[in-house]
Parts: sequence; structure tokens; C-alpha cells
Amino acid sequence: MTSTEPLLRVAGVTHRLGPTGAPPVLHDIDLAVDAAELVALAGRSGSGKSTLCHLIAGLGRPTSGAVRVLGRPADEVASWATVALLPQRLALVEELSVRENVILPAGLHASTGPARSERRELCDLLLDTLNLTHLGARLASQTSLGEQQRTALARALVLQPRLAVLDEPTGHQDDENVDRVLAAILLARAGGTAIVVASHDERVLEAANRVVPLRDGRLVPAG
Ligand SMILES: Nc1ncnc2c1ncn2[C@@H]1O[C@H](COP(=O)(O)OP(=O)(O)OP(=O)(O)O)[C@@H](O)[C@H]1O
Repeated sequence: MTSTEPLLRVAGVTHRLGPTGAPPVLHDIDLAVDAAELVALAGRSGSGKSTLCHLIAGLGRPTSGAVRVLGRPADEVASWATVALLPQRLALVEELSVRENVILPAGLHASTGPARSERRELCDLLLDTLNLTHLGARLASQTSLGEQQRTALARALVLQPRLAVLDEPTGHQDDENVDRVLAAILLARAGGTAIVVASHDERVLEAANRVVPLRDGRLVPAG
């Protein structure tokens, strides 16, 4: 990576989903994000926010164009300490407790990210910030959808990733818990994590240092 290369660069990305010949769901997207930025992807349902989140998190490679994180193709970045995702479908391990789910990435990526004691401290801080401490020992499957979403958010942030991609992190939260989710996001940002967040939520958009609007899979030009 050159010194001028941003943490995340999305360059000329066009992406197709579904049957061959279907129109693209993303058209010629360019986006650069630097360390500790908080960038919100805004737009109506179906505008392409989740698809862009998935490509940034490396869940696939764009049909054309490139997504690069730290100068490497995003789909080759295997470590959650580099890029972590909060997906809309939360993908918690139901047989594990809330705390075990949050700390899970630490076991999977033992050699990267913060030291073990720091991870435990950060796990506890995230559980506290997200009002999950009292649920730490409970099976994830025996918690509410909002609690599960906050658990998945803590899991995404526990390794202090260089980049966290958060898809609708307040989608299942009431007002009080929106505050908690924002507090966790700002805590991660203060630790140097860059955040890309897809959201309809005005409070999330207000907290962002940049809002990137999408319409029908295209970036809406500023002004
Ligand atoms: N597997 C798929 N096959 C074909 N088209 C898809 C598929 N998944 C999503 N799409 C289409 O791609 C477009 C973008 O969807 P996407 O989920 O990225 O939008 P979004 O902005 O995240 O929406 P929401 O706010 O409802 O989550 C939509 O038109 C959607 O119907």
C-alpha cells in the first residue's frame, strides 16, 4: 500500500446479482475511507447498501471494478481484526452464550489484533456499553432480536478492527438502545477503527462525518 492509499478504496464498482443478464444492482461506485472515519451509506430500501457492505467486507468480488482494503482485494482479507462485518442476518452461533459469541473472533484470529487480556477487557467494555453484561451467560438463542443484534455488533468490534462494516446496526433497537449502539460505534472510532455503516436512522446519519447517499445502485452526486 502506498502512503496515499486510503484504508478502503472502492473503485469503479459495478455489481450484478441474480440471473445472467440481470441489470446491475451497483453502478460505477467510487468511495474512499480513511482510518477512524465514520461514513454512512444512506438510501431507500433496495438502493444497494447491503450489497456494497458485503463487497467491502469481502463476501464476494465485484463483477467489475475493485474493492481494496489496506491495498489488498477485500475478498482476500481473511482476518476479522482487519475487516469485521455486522450483517443484517446476524449469524450468531445459537448454541453459544452471548459472551462466547462476542469473544468468538478472538479464538478464530488468535495471532492478530489486541493481546488476549486487552480482548477480554474490550469484550467486557462492549458488553457493558451495549447493556448486555447481565445476559453474558445466556444462550444467544434465548435473547431478544435487539439483544442479538447488539451481541453481533460487539462481536464485530471486539478485535478493534481497522474497518467495521455495519449493516443497519439500529434496525432492531428502541431509542435508548440506539444511544448504546452509537456509544459502541463512537468508542470503536475513538480507538482508530474506521466505520462504514448502512442506515436509514437519522441519529446514525447525524453521527457520521460523511453521508454517502445511494439511489438505485448509484452514488447521488453531492449538491
Ligand atoms: N440475491 C439477489 N439476487 C438478485 N437481486 C438481489 C439479490 N439480493 C438483493 N437483490 C437486489 O439488489 C438490490 C439492492 O439490494 P440491497 O439489499 O443491497 O439493498 P439495501 O439498500 O440494502 O436495501 P434494505 O435497506 O432493504 O436492506 C435490490 O433491488 C434487491 O432486490
